[in-house]
Amino acid sequence: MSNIIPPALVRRLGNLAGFDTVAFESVHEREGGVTSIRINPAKASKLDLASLDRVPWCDNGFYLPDRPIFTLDPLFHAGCYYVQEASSMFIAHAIKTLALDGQPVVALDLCAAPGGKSTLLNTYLHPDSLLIANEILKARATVLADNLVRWGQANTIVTNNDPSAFRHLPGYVDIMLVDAPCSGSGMFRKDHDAITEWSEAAVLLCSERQRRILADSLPALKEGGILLYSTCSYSVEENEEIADWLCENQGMEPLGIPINESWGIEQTLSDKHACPGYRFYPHKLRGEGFFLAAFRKKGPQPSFDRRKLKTEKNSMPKELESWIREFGAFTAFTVGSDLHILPKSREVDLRIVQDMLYLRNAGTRVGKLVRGELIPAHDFALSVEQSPGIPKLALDREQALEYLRKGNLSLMHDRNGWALATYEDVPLGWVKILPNRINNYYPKEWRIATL
Ligand SMILES: C[S@@+](CC[C@H](N)C(=O)[O-])C[C@H]1O[C@@H](n2cnc3c(N)ncnc32)[C@H](O)[C@@H]1O
Repeated sequence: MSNIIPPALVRRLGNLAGFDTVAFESVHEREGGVTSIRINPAKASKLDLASLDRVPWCDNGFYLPDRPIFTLDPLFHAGCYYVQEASSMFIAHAIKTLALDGQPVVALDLCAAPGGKSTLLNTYLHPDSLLIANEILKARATVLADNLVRWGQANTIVTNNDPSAFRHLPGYVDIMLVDAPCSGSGMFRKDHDAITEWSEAAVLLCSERQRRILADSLPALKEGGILLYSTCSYSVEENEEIADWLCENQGMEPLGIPINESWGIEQTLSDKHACPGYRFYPHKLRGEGFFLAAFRKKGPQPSFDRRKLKTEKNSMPKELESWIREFGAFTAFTVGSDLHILPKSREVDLRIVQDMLYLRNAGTRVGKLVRGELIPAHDFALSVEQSPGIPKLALDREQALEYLRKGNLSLMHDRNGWALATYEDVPLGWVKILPNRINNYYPKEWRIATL
């Protein structure tokens, strides 16, 4: 494995205003990178953040002094934070400064797995929004769904579709994030394989694919809707040239994002349409290579009439009342024998999306009703919508790790029935307390195997 930056890339970047070739090469010669996490504000945890440096462009982002073994932290499994590369957290700043959080929206994260930016959107958009997180690859869609389950919000639908499927939803989406598959040069410091795989031909192939993905899916963005386009590539062909192509061919107009000069982010302007682009270089800030540009769709974009769609009478089974915090705010529906909940205000959206797309998950899976009693699902253990009255079984760190290994728990307890196994007050999963033992319901496919 090599950590020598391809000379063809350095030559191209050397022509960009303000680019420092020596500093760029030398940061790649040093081993290691930066580790950062983004806190889930919906899960109150006792993480000690006071001594950590903050990511300047994201109020929930923090740098860690070194990279811990996250598998050994129960709060990681509980979805209290997401390990995310710091530059990508700039999307939080874009949402705030473009005022995309002012009202409920339908947001589509088109290339979403493993879910870093979806969990960010979930935190930063208006809480009554709907997030559709899509991933084209089936195996990656599963990881995406799991990460969103950990994040705990019910206003999310995970789909597993090719971008062209979104053509069937013309003018439906208010905000679209396309974090496109790219040549990956921005990850060279962390991923030396990406250096070996890089070539000028690969950059051109990625650039063509990025145009195809955008052209296929953009009909879903409504007139006046916002596109956030990002890559982890340094190549102009995948960044500023795509921005120009979006203005020329897709009816988009560029948007500027105010930045603080001290952050070290490089603002570029594309050649033809002077589209502002935001470049992150690891020699200029604490983060990996990243590019973001924002656009508004000028239109015209015809859209289907959602008023024609009526909601079905979807009542919530009364058996869920003692389990769900704001019982009246949700609608319930079944997937196979499982009950799911979704915010009531998003019932019509569920119908729209169900008709057109392949759904990998929708809302929060709460569990099965068996003879009038709920057998709770693991997903619901990680939900932020649980009623505070659900019994808890508090575990210390060793017990929590044993629980996450799906081991046996031998603890004193004074009640029988379902309870949430918690660590530092944060739920990890379900246990069923019986008179003579405690059954561990942590899903076997989630258990931590090697410690
Ligand atoms: C840069 S990654 C997304 C990372 C993700 N947004 C995050 O922050 O965690 C790009 C994603 O695009 C997907 N992808 C690959 N080819 C694609 C295509 N032709 N159309 C749509 N998505 C594609 C990949 O499977 C990958 O999950």
